[in-house]
Amino acid sequence: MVFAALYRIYAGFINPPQARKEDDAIRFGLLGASNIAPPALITPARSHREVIIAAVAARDRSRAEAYAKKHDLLNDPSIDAVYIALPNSLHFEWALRAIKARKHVLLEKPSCSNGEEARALFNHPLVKAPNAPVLLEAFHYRFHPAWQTFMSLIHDDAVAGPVKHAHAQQYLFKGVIPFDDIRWRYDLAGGAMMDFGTYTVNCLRQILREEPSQVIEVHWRGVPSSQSDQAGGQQIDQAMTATYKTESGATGSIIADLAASGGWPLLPSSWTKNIPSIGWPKCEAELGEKEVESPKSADDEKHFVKRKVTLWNHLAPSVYHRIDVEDTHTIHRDGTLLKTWKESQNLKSYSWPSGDKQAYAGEDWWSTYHCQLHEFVNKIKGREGSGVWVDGDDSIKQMEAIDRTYEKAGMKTIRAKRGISESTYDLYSSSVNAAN
Ligand SMILES: NC(=O)C1=CN([C@@H]2O[C@H](COP(=O)(O)OP(=O)(O)OC[C@H]3O[C@@H](n4cnc5c(N)ncnc54)[C@H](OP(=O)(O)O)[C@@H]3O)[C@@H](O)[C@H]2O)C=CC1
Ligand SMILES: O=C1OC[C@@H](O)[C@H](O)[C@H]1O
Repeated sequence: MVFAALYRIYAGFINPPQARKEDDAIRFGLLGASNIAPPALITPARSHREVIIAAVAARDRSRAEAYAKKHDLLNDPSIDAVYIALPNSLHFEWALRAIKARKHVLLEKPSCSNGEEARALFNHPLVKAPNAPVLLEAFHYRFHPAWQTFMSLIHDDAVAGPVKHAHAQQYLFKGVIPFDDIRWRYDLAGGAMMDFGTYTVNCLRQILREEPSQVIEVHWRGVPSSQSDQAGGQQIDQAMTATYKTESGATGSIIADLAASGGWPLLPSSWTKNIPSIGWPKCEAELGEKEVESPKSADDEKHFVKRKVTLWNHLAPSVYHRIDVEDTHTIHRDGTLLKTWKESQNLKSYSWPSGDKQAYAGEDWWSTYHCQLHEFVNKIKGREGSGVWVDGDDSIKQMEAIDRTYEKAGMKTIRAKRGISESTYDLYSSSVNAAN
C-alpha cells in the first residue's frame, strides 16, 4: 500500500511519463509564475498528448524567464488557452481579458472575489455566446473518480435516502503559509473562507445538491495582530467555521483552517494552543432513512436503511483516500422495531470502475489536476468526456454562498469593498458593448 502510494506521488506529482505531443495540441499560457502551476498544470501537461505549456507571463520579465527555464517551458506566442493562478482579486479582470482575446480559460478557485464579479463574468455575452471559449473554475477534486464514487454512494436512489446533513473540513498546520502570502492579504481577496473555505462550501453544495441558502452561525479567527497591518487590519480570516440550512431543511457544516494549532489530546489547552496541529481532510454525508425492497423482511415487515458516507482526503485522493460507508438497517412491524444491524465497507477509487461510461484512459496515479485537465481538453475539443464539469451557474452560486458566509460573519462592508474596481468595470462594459 505504501509503495503504491509512493508510486502515485512520483508519477502524478514528480515525474510523469513524457507524452509525444499531437500536432493539434492545445497551447497553454500561464498567467503568473505561481507556486500552484507546477502541480496543477505543468506536471500533468507533461503526460498529456494534447497539452503544451507554451508561455508564461509574470510581472517581471526576468522572473518569467527564470520560471520558464526552471520548468522547461517553451516560449511561443500562439496561445489557445490560459491558466490563471493569480491572487484571487485579479481573477475576474484577467479572465475577462483572456475571454476577450478568445482564449480558453482554466481559472483558479475561487473564480472571483465575490458574487457580483462572478455574475458579471459567467453571464458575460462573450461567455454565453455560441462557440464561446471554454471557461472553467478549477475545482479539480470533483474530476477525480474518488469524488464521483462518493457522490454515487450518496445519491444512489436504491439505498440512499435524502441527504440530511453534510460536513466538510480542511486544515493546514499553523506556520505552513508564510507571513507575506497572498492568502493573508485583504486587498488581494485572501482569507480562509476564500481559500480552503471555497472547497468546503463547494463540497457541501455537491453533497446537498441544494444551495446552503441560510447561514445559521459563523465563527472566524483573524490573523494575529503582528500580521494584521499588512493583511488589511483585522479583516482577514485565518480560520472559519460555519453552519447552514437549505430550503428543504437539510443542514451543513464546514471547517476551514489555514493555521491550525492546539487541540492536542491529554495536554492542557493552554500548553498546546500555539503548537501546530492538523485534522484530517474529510467530507461526510448523513442520509435520511430509506425503505428498501428486501428478502430479509417478511410481507408485513418494513426494511429501512440509513446511510452515512465519509470520504477521507478529498483534496489529494490520488495520494491516498478512503470511502467509509456505514449502512444502519432496521426491520419494523406495525411501527415496532424488530431488528437492527450495521453493515460497513471501505472503498477506494483511484480509477473509474471498468465498464463505467467514464472509464477512459485514466491511470491510478492521475492526480485530481490531471483528471481536470483531461476534461478541460475534452471540452475544448468538443468531446463528450466524462460529463463531470463545473458550469458558470454553479460558479456564480458558489461565490454567492461565500458572500453569504462573510455577511453572516459581520464582514459585509469588507465584502462590498471587494467589488469590481473602476478600471475593470470599464473593461467589462466595453467588452459587453462590443459583444452585443
Ligand atoms: N487548485 C489548487 O490546488 C490551488 C489553487 N490555488 C489558487 O491559485 C491562485 C494562486 O495561488 P498560489 O499559487 O498559491 O499563489 P502564488 O503567490 O504562488 O502565485 C501568485 C502569482 O500571482 C502573480 N501576481 C500578480 N500580482 C500579484 C500581486 N499583487 N501579489 C502577489 N502575486 C501577484 C505572481 O506572479 P508574478 O510575480 O510572476 O507575476 C505570483 O507568482 C490562488 O487563486 C489560489 O487560490 C492555490 C494553491 C492550490
Ligand atoms: O487550493 C488550495 O489547495 C491547497 C492549499 O494548500 C492551498 O492553500 C489552497 O489554495
